[in-house]
Amino acid sequence: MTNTQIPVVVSGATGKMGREIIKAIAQAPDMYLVGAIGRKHIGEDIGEVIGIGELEIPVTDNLEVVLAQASQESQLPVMVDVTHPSIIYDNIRSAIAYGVRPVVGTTGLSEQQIADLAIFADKASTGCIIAPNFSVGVILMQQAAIAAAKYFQHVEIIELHHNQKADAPSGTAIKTAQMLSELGQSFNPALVDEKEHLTGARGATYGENIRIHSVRVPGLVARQEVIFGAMGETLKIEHNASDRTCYMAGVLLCVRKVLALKSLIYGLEKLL
Ligand SMILES: NC(=O)C1=CN([C@@H]2O[C@H](COP(=O)(O)OP(=O)(O)OC[C@H]3O[C@@H](n4cnc5c(N)ncnc54)[C@H](OP(=O)(O)O)[C@@H]3O)[C@@H](O)[C@H]2O)C=CC1
Ligand SMILES: O=C(O)C1=N[C@H](C(=O)O)C[C@H](O)C1
Repeated sequence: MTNTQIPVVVSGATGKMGREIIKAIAQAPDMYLVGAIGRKHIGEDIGEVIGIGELEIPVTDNLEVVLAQASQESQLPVMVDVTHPSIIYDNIRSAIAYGVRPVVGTTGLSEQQIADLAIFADKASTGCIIAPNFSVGVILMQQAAIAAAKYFQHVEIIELHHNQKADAPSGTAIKTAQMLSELGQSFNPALVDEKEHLTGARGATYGENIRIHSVRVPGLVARQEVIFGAMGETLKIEHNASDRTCYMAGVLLCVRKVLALKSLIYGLEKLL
């Protein structure tokens, strides 16, 4: 540890994303791990748990104690959270209250919760990044979809994930639909009087009629397809995450960028 390194707490340390993030932090010369929050392997060294050798950081389930220690240790601590929709709102509030800057990968926050957290971060003048997707490839997919939307009136989103995912639709699909919605154009005009014979067959609807379909099967990490249609043609823009290492460059970028922020940012695209 040196004075210029960023101290990072990882919440959800023993989960699929948390493990990758700890490996990435251990290899980043400008950051070091100060806390590992999890529910399993309590008291065990997180480095040993994830198979990279001792890091001298025991897993604990007490987020508040770790946040307090991190804020005493340095003026610029960061918390990376990859946990669960049921606890993420409170985790972010706790981090900000302790002056620890949250970098949030956890999905499932409502638009209202994000708006409330933005006010909270503003009042505390504390940076916070909520990134439903840390992959640069996903941001490029979203930007390509925005470009295509200018020429297509019909669009549907299909997101496919592993079947251990807690939330549906994915945070990425919601963000993509939101970006398309913000263009102010209306999509998918009804051409027939449609009837769903099985509820949900036509997916969920976001904003002005943007459809989102969620698929959950083992064997997948994450995939999203944005399908546009017009007379006589379709255009499919697809991103495929085959390994969670694809998120790590984005995570490290957010850890570095959050230090200079004084408010909440929603979406990695705002930092690229
Ligand atoms: N922004 C992005 O680019 C990405 C975001 N994600 C998001 O990150 C989050 C985590 O994903 P993933 O790593 O796959 O999930 P995992 O289930 O593998 O890991 C979640 C971690 O959070 C812990 N946890 C879950 N529920 C609770 C709870 N109620 N209280 C305390 N701890 C809890 C788990 O503990 P335990 O092991 O004991 O259950 C585990 O350590 C999800 O919201 C997912 O959508 C995922 C990939 C990329
Ligand atoms: O749970 C996951 O795995 C993922 N969650 C994020 C989401 O909900 O968009 C990001 C990525 O799709 C992987």
